[in-house]
Amino acid sequence: MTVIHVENIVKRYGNHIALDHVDFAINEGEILGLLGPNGAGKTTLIHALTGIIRFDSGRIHVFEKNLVQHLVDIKSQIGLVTQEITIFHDLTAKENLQFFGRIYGLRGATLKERVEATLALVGLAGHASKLPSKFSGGMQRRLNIACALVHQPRLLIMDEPTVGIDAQSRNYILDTIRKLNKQGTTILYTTHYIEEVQSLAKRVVIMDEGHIIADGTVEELVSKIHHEEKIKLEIEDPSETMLKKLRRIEGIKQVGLIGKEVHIISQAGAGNLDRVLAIAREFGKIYSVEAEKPSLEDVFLTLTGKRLRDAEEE
Ligand SMILES: Nc1ncnc2c1ncn2[C@@H]1O[C@H](COP(=O)(O)OP(=O)(O)OP(=O)(O)O)[C@@H](O)[C@H]1O
Repeated sequence: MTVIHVENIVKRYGNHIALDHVDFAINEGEILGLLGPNGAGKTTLIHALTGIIRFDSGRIHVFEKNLVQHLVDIKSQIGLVTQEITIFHDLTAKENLQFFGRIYGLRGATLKERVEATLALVGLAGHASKLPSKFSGGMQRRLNIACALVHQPRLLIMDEPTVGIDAQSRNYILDTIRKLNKQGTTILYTTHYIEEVQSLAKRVVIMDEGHIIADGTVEELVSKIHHEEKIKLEIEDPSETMLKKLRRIEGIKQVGLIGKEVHIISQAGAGNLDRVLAIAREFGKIYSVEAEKPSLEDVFLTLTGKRLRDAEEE
């Protein structure tokens, strides 16, 4: 099932075009990472998808229903985690969840059960009766996420949910996302942190200046821009026989020897590291291995000419 289907969306602010004929889709059960520098249009896209703003032209279907015609029904099945923390500071953690649960029509025993389960999911069960002002930034973020989850949405949309938090809370949030996804929740995740996308999402969409400029798995995107991987081995006995054997591996372009270091250039995506190591092992001990793969950061830089982290610090 296609959970989100965006066709040819345009959104203008005066003369500025924030979404310029955007097309994309998310299938049920996916975690899709949406990357882009500041001003790329990510938040505008999320706001269009959740009915917060109107778009000028194009079509959006969510759960295979037209968004504009079925907005109320669709919104009841979406959880939205905004960039800003939108919790009530004068309500306890539990009261915050009860409030959001009631908005989604939960009552009585079901509400109680959902509040408890959601607090446990984000690791705040022991803090249910505390005010968020007593929480660290990371705990407030986790409560913010819990508020979007209390009604068990089929689709969770997260707009940079880990900005400015400690590593422990960040890992907790990433683990929670994986857990939810395993239970069947479809997730659209925007972030400036490339390593988060690399560890969470199978598919990545890169936006820049209102356009989608790349869409694919991390491996697909990386293979589009780089055609080579470098492998460096330090081994006990780099004999000529071994070098010859390495040269015969399919996709190996170059094998050179500098002292005891074997320098290998392989076609990207050929998956040659295992084969190289197996051959090297036949010839004695391996002291060190370095494999230099192009990263998603390289893809981003090549396509947008910008670094994500620099963009974040602007
Ligand atoms: N309400 C608005 N009025 C005018 N221009 C806007 C408005 N909202 C967004 N924009 C402009 O639209 C463009 C896209 O903004 P958007 O917030 O969607 O980017 P983003 O990719 O989410 O960036 P960030 O990573 O900083 O959140 C920007 O140039 C922004 O200045």
